[in-house]
Amino acid sequence: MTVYNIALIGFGGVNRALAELIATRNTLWERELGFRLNIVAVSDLYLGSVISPNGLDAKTLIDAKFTKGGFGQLSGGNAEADNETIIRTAPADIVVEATFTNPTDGEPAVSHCRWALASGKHVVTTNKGPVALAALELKALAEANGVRFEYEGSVMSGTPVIRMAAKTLAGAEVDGFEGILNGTSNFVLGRMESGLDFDTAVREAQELGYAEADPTADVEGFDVRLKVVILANELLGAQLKPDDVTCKGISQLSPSDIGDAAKTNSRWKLIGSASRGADGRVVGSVMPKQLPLEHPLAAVNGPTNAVSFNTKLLGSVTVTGPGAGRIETAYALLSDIVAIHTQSTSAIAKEAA
Ligand SMILES: NC(=O)c1ccc[n+]([C@@H]2O[C@H](COP(=O)([O-])OP(=O)(O)OC[C@H]3O[C@@H](n4cnc5c(N)ncnc54)[C@H](O)[C@@H]3O)[C@@H](O)[C@H]2O)c1
Ligand SMILES: N[C@@H](CCO)C(=O)O
Repeated sequence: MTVYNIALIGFGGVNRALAELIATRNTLWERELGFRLNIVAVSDLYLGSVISPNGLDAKTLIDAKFTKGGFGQLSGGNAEADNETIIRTAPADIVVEATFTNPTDGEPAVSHCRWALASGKHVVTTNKGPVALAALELKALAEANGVRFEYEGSVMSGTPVIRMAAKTLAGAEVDGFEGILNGTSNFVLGRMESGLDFDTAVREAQELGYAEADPTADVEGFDVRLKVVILANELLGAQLKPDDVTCKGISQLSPSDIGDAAKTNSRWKLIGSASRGADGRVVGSVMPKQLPLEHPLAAVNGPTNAVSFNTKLLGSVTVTGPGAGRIETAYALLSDIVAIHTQSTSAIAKEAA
């Protein structure tokens, strides 16, 4: 049976949810997936950092009510988040990066990923910054060090989109996509349709763990812009940067805009899209659109997301599922680890044959 030692960088909603899953499901995973996860280090800006080569008890970690610098009281602990030491020296096979997304330059998460990959550790991340802004470099670094850089949760949380489209739509000639790619803004639009004001709806999304640390990224479209860049670069072979994608969010939509749409049997949705033109150039955009109720994306509600891939051979293929949420996003990290495990066990089987 395989045990993967993991180091958690960031201990907020998503990595805490992963610890919860480890506390409740390790035995099931051992039986069904062929591995267990063992947390050997955690580092968080607020709580500090801790290394425990034999492993930290996941349940104790989530149940303890740590205050600022609280990891400093643990054996092997430090009241500061010493990320570089943790990432480079903890005896981890996999570094799980789930700190804040920085939409401008992706830092410090890009450095976290570099340190891990350069030290021969796999990286799994839900952080959109490193994927949208440095994927090519990080994939090359992973390759050079014989490890993997996986990021399924960077688009549509745990709903399989990136790996699904890359693998199961290979050869279908994907030439564009459009979708609802932000759970918070979709949730807020729905709550406003029910009569709630914008600020209260955003607060609800924060409480439910959907929103970014700064929810401006959600409601101004910056989060969707990163996801458009990720999908366009991954699936359309583009080399877009966030500034290449035009971007408008939902903050300017008034309650009367929402009400007027309802009167004309339509609904506002924040749509992220990209397509390859006749000249081969890929163009992306993020903008609120008023969709007729019969449009497939009009019925996608709450934190649910959906993306329709336009393919030459199949027409439109749509994937719908959770777009945000702590457990849902922690599942994406698990799915990345499953992908790493599957590749490593098939490599071992090939060598043995
Ligand atoms: N919550 C979701 O639904 C969701 C879905 C998909 C992707 N994501 C992404 O996953 C990441 C984590 O999301 P979350 O909901 O857990 O966020 P969160 O704000 O709840 O937690 C982030 C944690 O990272 C810590 N942190 C920030 N900067 C750090 C640093 N430099 N070093 C160490 N720790 C640091 C913070 O103290 C905080 O505890 C974000 O990048 C987010 O965009 C979240
Ligand atoms: N804040 C993001 C999290 C998922 O990336 C959202 O609401 O979709």
